[in-house]
Amino acid sequence: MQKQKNVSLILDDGSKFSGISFGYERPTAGEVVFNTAMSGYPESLTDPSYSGQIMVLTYPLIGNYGVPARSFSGKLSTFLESEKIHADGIIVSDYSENYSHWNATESLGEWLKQEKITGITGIDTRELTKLLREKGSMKGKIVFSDENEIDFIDPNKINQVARVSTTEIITYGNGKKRIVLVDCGVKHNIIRCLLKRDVTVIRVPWDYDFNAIEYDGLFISNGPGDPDTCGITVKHIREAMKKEKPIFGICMGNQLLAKAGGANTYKLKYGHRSHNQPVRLVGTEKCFITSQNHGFAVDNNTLSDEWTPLFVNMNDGTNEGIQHKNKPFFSVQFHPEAASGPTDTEFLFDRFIEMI
Ligand SMILES: NC(=O)CC[C@H](N)C(=O)O
Repeated sequence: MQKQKNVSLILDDGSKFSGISFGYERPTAGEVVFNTAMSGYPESLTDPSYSGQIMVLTYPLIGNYGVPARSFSGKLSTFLESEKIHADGIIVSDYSENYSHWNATESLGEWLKQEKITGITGIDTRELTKLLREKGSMKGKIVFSDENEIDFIDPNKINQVARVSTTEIITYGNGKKRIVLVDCGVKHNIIRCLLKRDVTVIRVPWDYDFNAIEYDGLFISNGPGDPDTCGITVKHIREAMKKEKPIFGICMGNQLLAKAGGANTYKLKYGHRSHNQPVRLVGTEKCFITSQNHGFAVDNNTLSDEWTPLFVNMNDGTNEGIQHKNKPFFSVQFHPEAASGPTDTEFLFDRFIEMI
């Protein structure tokens, strides 16, 4: 049997938790955030929006269904949300090295080791989450011997989007309608959802001036870190708004579209990361269960008269989407592409394509 290494999780308020390493043996630091979904660790770990973050899973049993193949279907991952793991570490309560699933090809621990990502088990993730709920998301580090092995890092002070966005233009599909996709750290299921609707997707880097491209619709993706790091993207979106072609944004895309419209964003205490976030369509009693992963939010009070909130979070009343009152621009804070999570709001992709 392999020797189990004891490791410590240290938070910047001085709290310390002891656990056992089950991934790559490397100290790591980042923002410690919790996710209350019961499944979906392969998708969440490869979601670029987790760049700079150490993910705590509250569901206790993790690893029991293994990890799918890291294969590609054309230019997209067959089962995952990007080419690699983007989270900077994972914290679980009860890691299961034994796995069973028709689609699994390796264990979570094996995958973490290959991708050099730290994983720790044996932590009371419910106690840890209670702390993060009381004090808010905190900086944290996982160390193997000495507490000073690595410094705390505030990932929101670093341009995470520049770390994960494509550096070249990539084209997918050959449908008649041409969508420019601004890649702030796009999840592959967003591209799959667009391609299912028979369009051409032109994926461009986050800071690329796409206004020179001929397109029918503009899509702004999800992405990691503080939306304030994407000033150049906001400038390009503001320019694009003059063309009055349809614009759809998801998560970071909601925040950047709001900023282009003159509104502000702020950091939530501990964010929304789960599969069961209830949102209400403003002006109706209709509620949807959504998949979410964000730490920042649009401040409704700063929306100009031209914009209106589109969805509202039923748990805390925060903004979950915006819509322009007379132009075809809208965006949502949650993930209609799911992956993982419920697909109740996938119809929003149809709405975008119909607008074109
Ligand atoms: N998934 C996302 O696009 C997240 C957006 C932003 N990084 C936030 O945390 O709010």
